[in-house]
Amino acid sequence: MLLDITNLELAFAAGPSDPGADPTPILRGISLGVDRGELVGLVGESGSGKSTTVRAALRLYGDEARISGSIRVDGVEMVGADPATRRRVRAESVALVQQDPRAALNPVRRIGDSLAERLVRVHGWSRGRADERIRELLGAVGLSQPERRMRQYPHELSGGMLQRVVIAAALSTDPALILADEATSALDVTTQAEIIAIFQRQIRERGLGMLFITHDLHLAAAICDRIHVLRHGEIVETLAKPGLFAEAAHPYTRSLIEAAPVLAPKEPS
Ligand SMILES: Nc1ncnc2c1ncn2[C@@H]1O[C@H](COP(=O)(O)OP(=O)(O)OP(=O)(O)O)[C@@H](O)[C@H]1O
Repeated sequence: MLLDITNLELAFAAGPSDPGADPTPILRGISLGVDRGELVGLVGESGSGKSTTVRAALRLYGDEARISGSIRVDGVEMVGADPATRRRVRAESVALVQQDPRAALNPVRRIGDSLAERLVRVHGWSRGRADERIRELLGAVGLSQPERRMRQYPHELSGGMLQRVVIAAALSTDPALILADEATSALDVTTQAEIIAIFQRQIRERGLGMLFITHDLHLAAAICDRIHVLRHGEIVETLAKPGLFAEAAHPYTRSLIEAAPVLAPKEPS
């Protein structure tokens, strides 16, 4: 199992303005798994705890988060792991793709320099080898003229192009697991479909596993093997293929299904 979360509980400690207050529980008893070659959805409304689950999986929180349960990433337990182990898992086994690619890229560095740096620093590759890999990946994620893109700065590219750059960066270290947190939510429908096709190809060809986090249940239903529905920090329902929606029983899931706009057939005039 690439990602194996069991009975994860997370609470945030009270802030300095109210040090005596109890920690605020955010995640309650979350259990979910992602295997090789699987695309698993985590769906819920804003504030349901989707991003907190991902950040907890990577142990990106400090002492403000009280965490219990188990989070195994590619077989390594992250709850209670020392900082060196966490860093190693984050560098080698898993990649995070978020909604805003501009936040993930240094605005004053050329794209080629930003992407090569990680390969050189973390993996000790020569710059030449890193450049070659990046050129190949930028092409694989559908960017024309990869050589030119490597010389450009982030502000010279559109949001959709930058998201492709971020995905190329995520793939560059050959992670086993990708955590995609609203990774296609800011994109137009055509670019979204192209990015999802890239994800699906990588999952198929490289045997990656992906946790696909979205507020869009219909999108998740179209592409995921299994969907966990998160509400107020709890998984209220898990839907599996085939017949995802037919199985949905929880009223919250049904409300998400019904909330999406459906194109009504035109009345004959
Ligand atoms: N560092 C933090 N300290 C305290 N509370 C936090 C912190 N981070 C998140 N929360 C709270 O945790 C809850 C879940 O937030 P989270 O960002 O995980 O939701 P989400 O489902 O990803 O929503 P969105 O799609 O809007 O990001 C929210 O009530 C949020 O206010």
